[in-house]
Amino acid sequence: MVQGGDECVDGKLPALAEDFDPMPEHDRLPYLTSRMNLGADVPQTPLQGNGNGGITPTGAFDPFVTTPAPMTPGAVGPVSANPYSHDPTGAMGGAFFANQTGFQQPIQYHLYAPIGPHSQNTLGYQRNVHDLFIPNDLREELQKKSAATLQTLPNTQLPAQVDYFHSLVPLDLSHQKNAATFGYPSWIYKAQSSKDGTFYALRRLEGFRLTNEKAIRSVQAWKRVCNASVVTIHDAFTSRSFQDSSLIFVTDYHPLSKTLADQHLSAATGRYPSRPNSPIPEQILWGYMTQIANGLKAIHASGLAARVLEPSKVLITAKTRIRINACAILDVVQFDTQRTMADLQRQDLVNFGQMIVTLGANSPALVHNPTKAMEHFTRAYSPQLKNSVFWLLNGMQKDQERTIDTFITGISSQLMSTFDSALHLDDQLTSDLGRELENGRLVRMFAKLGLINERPEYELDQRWSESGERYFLKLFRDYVFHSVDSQGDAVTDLAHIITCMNKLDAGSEEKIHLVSRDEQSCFIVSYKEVKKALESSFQALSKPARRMH
Ligand SMILES: Nc1ncnc2c1ncn2[C@@H]1O[C@H](COP(=O)(O)OP(=O)(O)OP(=O)(O)O)[C@@H](O)[C@H]1O
Repeated sequence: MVQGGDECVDGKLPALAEDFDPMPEHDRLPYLTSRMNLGADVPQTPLQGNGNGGITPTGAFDPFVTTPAPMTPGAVGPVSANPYSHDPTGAMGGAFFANQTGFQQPIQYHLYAPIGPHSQNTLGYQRNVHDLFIPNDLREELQKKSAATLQTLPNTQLPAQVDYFHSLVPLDLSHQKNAATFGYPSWIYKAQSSKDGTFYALRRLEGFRLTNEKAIRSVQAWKRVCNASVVTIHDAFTSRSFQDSSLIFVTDYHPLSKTLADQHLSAATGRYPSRPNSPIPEQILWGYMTQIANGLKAIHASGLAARVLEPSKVLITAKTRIRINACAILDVVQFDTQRTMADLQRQDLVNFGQMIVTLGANSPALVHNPTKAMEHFTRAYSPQLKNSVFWLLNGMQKDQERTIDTFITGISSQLMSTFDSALHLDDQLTSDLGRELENGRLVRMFAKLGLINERPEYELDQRWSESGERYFLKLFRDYVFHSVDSQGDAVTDLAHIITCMNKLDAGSEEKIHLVSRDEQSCFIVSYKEVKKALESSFQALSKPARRMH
């Protein structure tokens, strides 16, 4: 029987759910911390045992003596570009980032050091194991987005292949298509590219016939517009794959995005469908305006005009994060337009103003009634917002220079507050990223252990994975994963696993008891020694095999 150390004796531990994800809410940090100190009271005796050999000191590279001088807190030396990599060529996956040559590991490398800002001062006992991982809502959002990206549609009537795209899935929410915006019914599909394997959104204009080759070339200029507030255009081509003559635009795919119209202008649902939607808070509206202004600035600076700027053609790709969609289409479809670019750009300002008024009215009933919508807007929002929108609505007037740059100068104080929110979000995400950073190293350790443990044979040695220093790795694997508590129940405590693996990666001096399954052998060994065994066994596996004939 393998005993997992002190942590096993205090009764049954929380079970690890199947998908390895959820940690019980009650899994409090002190509980975790007690595991971080695990083994601290194990006597610091030298490596000993009566089993299959020991860890032989090798004259080879020692990953633990890379620090030229003893470290003091805060004295983390110069860090190379990839501190984990000893293989600048990146060959062999940087040998899974082992051997931190030139990298001084911080003291207590095995402990988590959350990066601020911290929204609240919580005491140790108020924190739980969730604090060590990406926040649940963000994780859920990202997982839903990946599920949406990977979604497929079996038995579909859609073509199997459209040029270099396959696996089409429709993204339209309704089957009714109006041709009002582009002059042709349009459909949107998610599809995977066979060129690069990534996912794109394809917008198909049904029944379009290309009469002028130059028209489709106008998309080239759009490919160069790279702006965070504009859905990037990648390509356009005509296709007969849908049994008609279709025009296809290839754009970035933003999983689970909605349009502004879906979000704010659809009829209220739920318990009180007859009640009007609650107005969009002014700060959100300013946030939208800032982002649209940012997109328009890039578009106009490239000598282009958005041309379509309406709530159903602006995507919300994350909470309050929007992007102008469906650009470039009218440039192809109405290639022969007589209007000058300056005129079209001024029209963009007017469309921009109208869109904000429509959103401010926030009601499907007012979408087609501009006077009422304007009245509502004036009542609901501050004079500064109203004046900015009026300025946009007068975009066609030639009384003064009306460009997107002038507009941006006029709303500079609002830009600052949106910028500040963006910086806060950036801090938050960096902090979340810091938590997840630790998990990457655990995966590398699991991968290495998996490569070594139970390997049936190596270089004709059937006992390779059971002999020499690999024997410690086998016992260590049992210690981490196969421990049982005093009642003989499996220890399924994620905190135990994470703590052990972090200490292993850090090469902690802390000692642990490793006991063989038959309880005939017992070793007291430090994580540092186990890590050394792991590294050298892994390096033995990584080197070109000796051919034995
Ligand atoms: N690039 C994209 N990535 C992901 N989803 C998209 C993308 N473009 C559009 N969509 C989704 O496809 C759906 C349909 O988009 P579309 O632009 O056709 O709007 P619509 O509301 O159907 O307007 P219309 O009535 O003019 O067709 C929207 O729900 C939108 O979220």
